[in-house]
Formats: sequence, structure tokens, C-alpha cells
Amino acid sequence: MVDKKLSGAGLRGQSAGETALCTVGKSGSGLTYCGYDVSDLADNATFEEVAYLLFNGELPTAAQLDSYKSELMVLRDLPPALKKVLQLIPADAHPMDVMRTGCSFLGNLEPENDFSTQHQAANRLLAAFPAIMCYWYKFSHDGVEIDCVTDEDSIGGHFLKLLNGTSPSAQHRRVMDVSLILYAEHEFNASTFTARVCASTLSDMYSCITGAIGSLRGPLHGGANEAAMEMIQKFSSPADAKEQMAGMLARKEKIMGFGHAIYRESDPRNVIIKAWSEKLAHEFGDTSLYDISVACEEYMWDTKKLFCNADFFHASAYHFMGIPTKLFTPIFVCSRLTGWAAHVMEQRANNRIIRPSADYVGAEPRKVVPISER
Ligand SMILES: CC(=O)SCCNC(=O)CCNC(=O)[C@H](O)C(C)(C)COP(=O)(O)OP(=O)(O)OC[C@H]1O[C@@H](n2cnc3c(N)ncnc32)[C@H](O)[C@@H]1OP(=O)(O)O
Ligand SMILES: O=C([O-])CC(=O)C(=O)O
Repeated sequence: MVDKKLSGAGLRGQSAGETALCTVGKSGSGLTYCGYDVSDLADNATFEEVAYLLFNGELPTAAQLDSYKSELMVLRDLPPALKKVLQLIPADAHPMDVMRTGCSFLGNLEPENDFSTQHQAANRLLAAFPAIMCYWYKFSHDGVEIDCVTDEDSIGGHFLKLLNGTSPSAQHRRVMDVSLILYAEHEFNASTFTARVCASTLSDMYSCITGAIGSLRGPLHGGANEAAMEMIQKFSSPADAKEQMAGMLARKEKIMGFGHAIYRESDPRNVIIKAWSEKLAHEFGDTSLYDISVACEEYMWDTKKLFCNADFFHASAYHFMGIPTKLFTPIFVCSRLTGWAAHVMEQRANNRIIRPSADYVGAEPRKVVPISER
């Protein structure tokens, strides 16, 4: 992988601190968590192992993993007061606003009063996020109050069971696991940096994560998976996709799910989720959306040398699993929480308040003219 020439606005190319959690776009290996290549983790680990790795720096032993999964299972149910709040949020609310409120409200009920409980706060959010999303979704859309506890021992399986009310297939469980691994961590991306800035003021875990959710919500960041889904659904065939994309590029519109702030030639997560999307398309029995997605990928590379980022083939993969489009970005939250919380802990361990400077481009010094003379 070629290192991208990094300069210009948006703090691009400037180091804003140290991390032992992740490398992005380094030559030889596209993405690593604590030294492990993401493709190795996606092939050989589960999401809970990756969460444990990010929170503790090492992969768990079998006994440590068993006990960690049991700990998380006990933390899944939502307090009655939080359920009441979720019931008040209308069906047309943005699900990322629901996640933001759910996280913030839980912070009122179970505040992190002391940093010595930071692991508990992170684990509580990790265990509770799927229920926050699905409890609100099922109540507001179907009028059903779901049970927030399931017998699924993985977070991905738990989410699918909350959503569908039935146990997922082994394949769907595994795809969720891989997806959550791919989204878990990504160095100083916008939402993680938000969490670190907040942590640097010595604020609490819930505030850091609430702020990060707000940053992930935007279509230039995590919101791109939903935006990509909305786009590909409008294309009737691969040929139509190419024609419409040509128009979008001519109008200087951004094509969601393409390009990246750091990677230059490819996003290492794409090849992994793309392969799962293809498998799921065959299981779904209609590969047209996958074929359209491949046409988009080819067209963007051929015309603009822009490649799919992690979000693009997530859209079709989630769709083939029957997941409603509006829940795509909240799933990202369920995963990235691990990276955010790990960065909060890392910032706290070696903290100095993050406070950069600005280049002033405003008016020269001047005097206030009395209001009657303006
Ligand atoms: C999980 C994630 O958060 S991955 C990112 C998800 N976001 C998206 O998919 C949104 C679409 N992509 C984008 O908007 C951008 O590629 C970003 C925000 C990801 C990165 O932004 P930047 O670092 O500024 O991009 P970069 O410097 O590579 O842009 C180079 C040129 O390509 C253009 N470009 C980049 N991505 C796209 C795109 N998806 N569609 C059209 N043009 C694009 C830029 O506008 C820029 O053109 P210009 O020089 O004429 O202004
Ligand atoms: O790193 C970034 O800028 C965006 C990204 O891919 C992520 O957060 O996963």
C-alpha cells in the first residue's frame, strides 16, 4: 500500500498524539489493531475477542473470553427509566439521535463517577447498545416492547435476535461478527478524535461516547453506509448505475462509500466485507444489488481512481441480511464503541488537554462604535 500524500486542511497529515491501539495505511499492512492485521482478526477471532484486545492490549485466553462474554451477557438489559425515554422518541427520529440519547441518558442513571470504573462503563455500553437500538426500533415501528435479554452469547447474534425475534443462522451470526470486527477501531478518525478531545478535559466516559456518536452520524463518516444503500437502491442495473454515477460526478456530487482521508489505493476492510456481500447475495437468491455495487466499484476506479471504503459493501451485505437501512450506522456505533472507549482510556493514561491553535483570518483590531452610530 502506498502512503497517501497528506497535507492541507482538516489537520490532514499532522500527528495529534500517540496510540498503541491501531495503525492505518502503513506500508505493508493496511490496518492493524494492537499489532494484529484486521484480516487475520476477521478470519480467526470473534468481536468479543477484539473488544477484549482493545480494552486490555492482549487477546484473551479461552477462560478469559468465556468469563468476559458472561460478564457482558449480564449487562444487556435496560433500566426501566431508559425504556421509558426510548418509548418517547418518535419513529421518524434519526436512529443515531436515539443512540446518542440512549448513551447520554444511561450516563445519568449509572454515571461513571470515578475513572477506576471505566472498564465497567465501557462494557455496560457494549452490552446495552444493541438493545437501545432495537428496543426503540421495535417499539416505535411495530408497537412491540421486546425483551432486551436473549440467549445469544455473541453481540452480533444478540442484535439479530433482538431485531428479528428468532435465532440467526450461523452464517448471519458470523457476518455480524466480522462486520463488528471491521468497524471496531480506526486510529484518529473524526469520531474517535472527538472522544479523545472530550476525554482530555477529564470528562466522563458517557460524555466522550455521546460526542463520538454525534461525529459518526455525518454522511462523510459512518453515515456513509446508509447513504450508499439509498444510492444503490436507485440504480436499476449495472449500466444504469454507471450512467447515473457519471451524472453525479459531473454535478460534483460526493459518491458515498468511496474515497478515504488516509488510504490511497484501497481500504483493506472492503475486500473482506465485499466477499461476504457476494456470499449473502447468493443466499438471498437475487444478486442484482451486488452486481450493481460491483459496477459502481469498477466505474469509480476507472474514472476517478476512487475505491470503496469500509462502508460501501456493508450496505448490500446488511441489506441481504434483512437489516433496515436506518439501523446501519447504529450498528457501526455498537462496534466502534470499543475503539472509542479504548482511546478514552489511552488518553486518560497519558493526558494533556487537547487544545490546538488557530490561524487568525478575521478583522484587524477595531473599536466598538456606539450602537446609535452603527
Ligand atoms: C468509515 C468511514 O468513515 S469511511 C468514509 C466514509 N465517507 C464516505 O464514504 C463519504 C464519501 N467520501 C468522502 O467524502 C471523502 O472521500 C472523505 C471524506 C472520506 C475523505 O475526504 P478527503 O480526505 O478530503 O478526500 P481526498 O483528499 O482524497 O479527496 C480528493 C479529491 O477526490 C474527491 N473525492 C473524494 N471522495 C469522493 C467521493 N466519494 N465522491 C466524489 N469525489 C470524491 C474530493 O472531492 C477531492 O476532489 P477535489 O480535489 O476536486 O476537491
Ligand atoms: O479513518 C477514517 O477517517 C474513517 C474510517 O475509515 C473509520 O473511522 O473507520
